[in-house]
Amino acid sequence: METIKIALAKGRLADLSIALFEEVGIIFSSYYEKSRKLTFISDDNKYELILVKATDVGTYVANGAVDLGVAGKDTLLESGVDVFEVVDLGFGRCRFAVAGEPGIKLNQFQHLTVGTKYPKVTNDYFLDKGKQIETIKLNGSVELAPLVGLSDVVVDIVETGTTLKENNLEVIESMMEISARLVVNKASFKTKGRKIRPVIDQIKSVVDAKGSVTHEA
Ligand SMILES: Nc1ncnc2c1ncn2[C@@H]1O[C@H](COP(=O)(O)OP(=O)(O)OP(=O)(O)O)[C@@H](O)[C@H]1O
Ligand SMILES: O=P(O)(O)OC[C@H]1O[C@H](OP(=O)(O)OP(=O)(O)O)[C@H](O)[C@@H]1O
Repeated sequence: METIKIALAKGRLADLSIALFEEVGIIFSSYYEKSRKLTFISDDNKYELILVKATDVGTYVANGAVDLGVAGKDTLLESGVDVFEVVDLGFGRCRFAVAGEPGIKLNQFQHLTVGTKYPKVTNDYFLDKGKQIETIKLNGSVELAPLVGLSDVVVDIVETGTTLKENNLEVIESMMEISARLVVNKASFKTKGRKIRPVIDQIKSVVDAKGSVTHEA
């Protein structure tokens, strides 16, 4: 039997994604064993799940290693992968923002340096505004960069604002809203459409019932 393959992000989106699939009857009981395993088969043997790093979900889907994936819009934008984004899942909500020391203005810097885990998103944003910048790629604890003089500002995810506040930084500009998205491999959408479309439709219904936005493929 041909299975449907799904990639989920390890980390903060994993439990929420598993719960969503459960709501449409796709259950991975072995996920709860909380082992170091990265592959799981659904209880009905129809679905295979792999757990990958959040930033890699789009790559697995785009390359056809899996049919479906759940990833944050932030990582999808940054990796620029060619996939169908079919449902805004409404969880993992946060926003991209430019942040820096209180009171600073972006136009006070002739040559703005930006510390970020998201250099592509950052470059695209400032290119669009016609502002020349230099990005400094970091892999975490981004808020440190302006504090130690590594960069003038940062571009990062803000959810509650606690991390910025506790490091004496503030939002200078909000850039865009982010949430988790259901994505589909383009070829699978055609070749396995008979099996995949009902899953997408069921997930859309569950999300719509909770009052979130959906996008057509
Ligand atoms: N407060 C938040 N901070 C970071 N990501 C958030 C937050 N709220 C929601 N998200 C979403 O959760 C996704 C996964 O975040 P998570 O921290 O698990 O992975 P990650 O950023 O790749 O972490 P790591 O680099 O530690 O593996 C992000 O891509 C983003 O879409
Ligand atoms: O507005 P808040 O609710 O404080 O959330 C935002 C923080 O969460 C993320 O960090 P994460 O926990 O992923 O750690 P990281 O430093 O490894 O990116 C993000 O990079 C911010 O630092």
